[in-house]
Amino acid sequence: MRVEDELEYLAATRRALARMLDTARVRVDTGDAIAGDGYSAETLGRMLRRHVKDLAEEPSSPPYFGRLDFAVEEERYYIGRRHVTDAAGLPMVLDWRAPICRAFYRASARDPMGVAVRRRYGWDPAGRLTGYEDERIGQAAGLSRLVAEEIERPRVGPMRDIVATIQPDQDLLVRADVDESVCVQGAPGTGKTAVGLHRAAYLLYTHRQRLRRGGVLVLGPNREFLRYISAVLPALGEVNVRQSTLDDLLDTGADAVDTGAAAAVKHDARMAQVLRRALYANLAEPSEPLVVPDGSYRWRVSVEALRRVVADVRREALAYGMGRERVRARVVALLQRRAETVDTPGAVWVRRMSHCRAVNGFLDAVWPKARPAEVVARLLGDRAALAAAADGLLTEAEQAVIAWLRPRRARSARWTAADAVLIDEVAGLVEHAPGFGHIIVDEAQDLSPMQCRAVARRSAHGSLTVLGDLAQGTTPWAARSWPELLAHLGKPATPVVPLTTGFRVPAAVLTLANRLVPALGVDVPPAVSLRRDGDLRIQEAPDLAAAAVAAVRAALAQAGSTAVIGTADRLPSIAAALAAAGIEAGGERVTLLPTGLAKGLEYDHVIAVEPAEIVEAEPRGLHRLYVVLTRAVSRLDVLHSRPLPDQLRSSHTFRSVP
Ligand SMILES: Nc1ncnc2c1ncn2[C@@H]1O[C@H](COP(=O)(O)OP(=O)(O)OP(=O)(O)O)[C@@H](O)[C@H]1O
Repeated sequence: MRVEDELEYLAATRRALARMLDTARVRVDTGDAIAGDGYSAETLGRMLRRHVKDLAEEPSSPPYFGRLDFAVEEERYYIGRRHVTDAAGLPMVLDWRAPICRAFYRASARDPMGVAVRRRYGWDPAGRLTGYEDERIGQAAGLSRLVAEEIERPRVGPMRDIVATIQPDQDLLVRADVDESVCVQGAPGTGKTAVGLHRAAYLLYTHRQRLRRGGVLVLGPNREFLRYISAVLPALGEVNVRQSTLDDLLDTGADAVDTGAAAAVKHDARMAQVLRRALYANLAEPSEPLVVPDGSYRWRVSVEALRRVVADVRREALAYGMGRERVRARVVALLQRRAETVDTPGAVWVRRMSHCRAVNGFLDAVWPKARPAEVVARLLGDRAALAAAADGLLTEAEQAVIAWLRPRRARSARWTAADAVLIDEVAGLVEHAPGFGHIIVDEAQDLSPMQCRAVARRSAHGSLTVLGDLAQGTTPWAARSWPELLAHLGKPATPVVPLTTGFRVPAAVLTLANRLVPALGVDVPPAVSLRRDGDLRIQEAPDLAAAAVAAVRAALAQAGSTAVIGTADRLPSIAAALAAAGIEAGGERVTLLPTGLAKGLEYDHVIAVEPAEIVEAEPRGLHRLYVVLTRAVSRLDVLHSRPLPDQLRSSHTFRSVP
């Protein structure tokens, strides 16, 4: 196929797209007429309008990025973000998620999958075709130039999709079966987040019906991060994915903050047992017979029989709320047996008895309704209740750090984020809530055992994609090994798959960051960077603010985004110096980023300020420094006035710029 033929095919595809858009618009206009009732008209209308919007978005965006030529039958397929069909309904471009497109990502010399040639297209920002590149499967090939360009392109703005350049080991994860849970241990910049988001899009395409009910959830570490990734799924045509932090998902509007010691206890796995005990401490042994008036009769159930019912139901280990209803049903059945001695009680009688005052009163006494927040308020606010529930599980000192100074009702309590997790645990004991069909958990290494349980409850009948890096664990409870965390997530048999090819961080920067890994106390395979470009400067500077201003100035001379990353205490002085120098921070070009928010983000140029201070600022400071140093796509400046942490220094000397 010649270049002219390619241009012709492109023009034909654009015409087909325009026609699809017209047809969709007509459907929107006539949707009301063809739908049977108001409800379906509205649903149909919404669906069609969405379709129109999808098609109309970025009319100049490339309609495809690749082509597969199979060896036999001259089969040939163009591959893009969405299907495009011609007027006869024949495919012109296949959605990258279609089964046949798997070969585009995986065909190799070892397993050509029937493919003769893989073609990749280059486009300019205006959507004009700039060229293409052919790879003959079976002939030795290095990294494609188009792929290399895509990986090394300067970053500005939110995260973008990687459909055109997904790598074989990534594709295996993206297309793993919907019933399969997977855990990805990936060094910084190996594409974990990208893989997770593309997996969401793939699963929704392949199992749309099944996932429509439960839905797909993406959990990220903070809102900043969610904003950063928020455009990827819509760009892939998927808008019905919930993207949230775990705190927002539990949504209790926390307005208080725990001490470190209290948070550590509350997030510990032992709390699950403490809470279970606290909830079931609500139950009381029946102490008197139940007597129920029924017209001129009075039916009686003995204490022994009542005790048996309660004990039996407890053994059945139902959700607490269901247990209450089961006790009710069993007691009414006993009453019914008494009543049958004189009559044949029917369904109406059963309903009446089930909710009569005597039966309700009995249930309230022995198996009262439980409100999760009240259960937790009582546990934390009542030392005796806490001591009973925590006996043999928490030490007295541990009990003391989580106990409130005085009792409070749930409504007037000031809750913390950790309390929200506890309340959610109780809610899960009271009632099994419906979960999601699939959950993607990013930065999973940072989840506490109790947070993992909150995720597990929501994926009891679904599967998980667990993404993380043990070396980037910065919370006090961050996991040091995957199996333990996966057990808390309720999926202990999940395989752990490593990703080690780094797409973000240049080799020189990664070499520096990798020096920290032996000191991080975790066993992870180090990343190997795909990027030979990039620049690292380590600079000793007595006046850090002035040095930061100079570094930002230099960064602004190049394309892409810049972040100055330092501790929250350090940033104000730098902000002031930048303002005094007339440099605006906070826009797309320059961000001042506290170390705590750096996770998962990336910038072309990172200016990391005072590593020693970053390490000292928190217990997992070295892990935090590792996160900070691995945010750079092209260039990293490390500014320090104090000596660098020992672990960063090595026998190799760096060229320092005075
Ligand atoms: N196959 C690929 N082709 C092109 N770019 C890629 C590919 N895989 C990953 N990238 C890019 O590499 C960068 C890092 O990816 P991502 O943020 O998913 O990594 P990560 O493993 O989640 O990193 P971290 O652990 O540091 O958060 C992103 O800009 C992403 O778009």
